[in-house]
Amino acid sequence: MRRKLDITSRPSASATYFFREIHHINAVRHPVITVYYSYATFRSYDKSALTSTTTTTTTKNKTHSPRNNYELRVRTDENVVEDTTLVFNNNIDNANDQDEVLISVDSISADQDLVNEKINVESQVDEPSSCSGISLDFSNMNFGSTVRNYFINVGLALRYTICDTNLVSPSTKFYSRFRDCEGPRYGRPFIAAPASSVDAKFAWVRRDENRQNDIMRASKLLVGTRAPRETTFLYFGIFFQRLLLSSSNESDTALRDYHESSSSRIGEEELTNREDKSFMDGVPTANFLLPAVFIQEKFSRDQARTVKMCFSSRLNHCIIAFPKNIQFAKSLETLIDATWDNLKSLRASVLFALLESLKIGGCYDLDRNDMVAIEKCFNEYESFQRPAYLENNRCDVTIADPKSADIAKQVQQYDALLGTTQVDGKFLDSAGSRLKIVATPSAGYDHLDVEEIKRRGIRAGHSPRVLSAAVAEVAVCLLIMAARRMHEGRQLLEAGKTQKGFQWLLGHDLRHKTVGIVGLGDIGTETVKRLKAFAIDKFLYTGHSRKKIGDDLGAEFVTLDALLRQSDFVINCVPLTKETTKMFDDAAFAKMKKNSVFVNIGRGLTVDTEALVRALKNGTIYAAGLDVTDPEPLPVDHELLKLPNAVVLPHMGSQTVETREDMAVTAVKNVLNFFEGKPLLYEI
Ligand SMILES: O=C(O)C(=O)CO
Repeated sequence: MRRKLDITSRPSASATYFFREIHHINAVRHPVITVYYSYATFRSYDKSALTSTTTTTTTKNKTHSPRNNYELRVRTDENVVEDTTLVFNNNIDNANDQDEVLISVDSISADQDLVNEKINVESQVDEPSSCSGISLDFSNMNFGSTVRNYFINVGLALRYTICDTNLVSPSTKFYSRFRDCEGPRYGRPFIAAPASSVDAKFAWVRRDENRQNDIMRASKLLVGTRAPRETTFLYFGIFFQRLLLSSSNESDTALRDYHESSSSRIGEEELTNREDKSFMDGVPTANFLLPAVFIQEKFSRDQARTVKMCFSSRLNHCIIAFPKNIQFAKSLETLIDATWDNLKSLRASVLFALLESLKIGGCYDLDRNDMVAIEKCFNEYESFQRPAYLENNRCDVTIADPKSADIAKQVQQYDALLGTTQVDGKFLDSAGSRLKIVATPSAGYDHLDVEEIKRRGIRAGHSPRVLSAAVAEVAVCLLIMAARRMHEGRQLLEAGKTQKGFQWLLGHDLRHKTVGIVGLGDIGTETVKRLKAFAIDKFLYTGHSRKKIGDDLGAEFVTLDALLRQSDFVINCVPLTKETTKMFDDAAFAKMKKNSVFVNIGRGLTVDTEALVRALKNGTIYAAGLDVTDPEPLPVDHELLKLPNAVVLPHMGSQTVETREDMAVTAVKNVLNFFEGKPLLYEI
């Protein structure tokens, strides 16, 4: 195969790098660039130079049907309307017998910042290090320009996405260089490539010797060709999920699960012989370079949903080189028409991550209509279906009617019980001896008689952490509502009793107050993080012992007594145990400040409800915000519901689409891990 990249007048380094990637694609596969639209963000660019640029690729394509005039679009950041189009003339008919790629670039003067760079374009381009596969080393390049990085990224994205036989294990140097690149978006890139190869491989980059503290990891997931594209994409999502979950309990061999459940195999050796066993440790939750997937085939809603689930909630920054307005070549149009619904939902899955990234800025290219469409797509999603997930993993699943009196009897025929059913000795007696694992999709497990379950040799798993953010949001919400008398305001509004007075219905600020967290677990921690935005003066916490996270948050460890006496806001996050049952009683409320607000997002039974009602009625405390109560739910005529200074919710802390999906998935994984002889994600 002859390859030639011809850079004519005034070579531009950025463009060269970009085309170099394109060049690989052409060299290794075929002009698949044709269906990929990419956008470059130019801060300053000479439009006339761009317009006069002609780029020509000529290849011989033996396996694809001819396509013509495919475009690579480049547009300005400032002026979206003025898109400039570079046309790739993919003149297949005129190609030689040999595969030949000729790319010529007249000039792109956009990257003025690179003009002074002395880069030997010819030698770098003419001897691409990775055309034959295996290793790509950018170590000779001087990184530092956003424009150039962009080109490289897009080139890489293209290549990773499309070159499904090109096994590239990017060098460590490359990634550490990446770290040095300008702009927040290049902080710590992960690259995951949904691609396939004959031998499935899982490549990663080891820690750079010289940068011990910087964990630069790049990972590429290559899935066997026997796996259909949809599986590939599913893996991709799961892979990301694994990265993002980053919990120490997560087994880094977990990917194998998914491989084994399909027709493709991942090399056992590659996974088990990995030197970097702590692969999941220290995975930052930011900055991903996510090459977009070129979607050709049908994807099921389940898979789309899984990917969406994987991406949702955890990404706070993600770059996607994504094809906008995918205009597939004629030969693909029918396929798209036939699968548009699925395609749409899959795109939404990917783009969701992008939407996330938009919140803090990033490299994106969507117009408002796209985003509205995507959001709509998401709203249409049903929530995650646990049975489907389990079934995909070869389990027989029966959904019991939660109201049915004899769930225990039904359980007799099952190995696993997944749900929030009350499980005690009596239940287990009628459940019989087949049951081996109980997995609750909740963080709290006071509905499980753990001692009894364990005594019978049954395993138990729960689903903490994934709900902490959602519950913390509710904690903050309740605190604000109670401190600002919002429930009372609403009651008065409904009764037509609002007044105009300057002093009417005054509440209390959050700023400059002392917040006391009772139980600084994951939810307490997330609550503190969120409250920091409200200019709180001091955070106190109490529990069994002082915690490092408390120190990290700048919170002070104190006794419960001191916390109750000093805090303006007391937030109860403790689980229900013998020790915590009714810990908030008359005596506790008596210690609290008169102006204090009590928030409970832990468990209702940790509070003596009658004592709380007394405290609220007598003005012993100012107000309460309760997500959990005893009893639960409260009867409609309960006194708490009548108090103007009590904001009461029906235990909604973790009730969001995303969080409930995550909780369900965690429980499912506990079950699957058990069946496969692996440690549970969260064992009780
Ligand atoms: O998971 C739990 O324990 C909950 O209370 C959910 O809100």
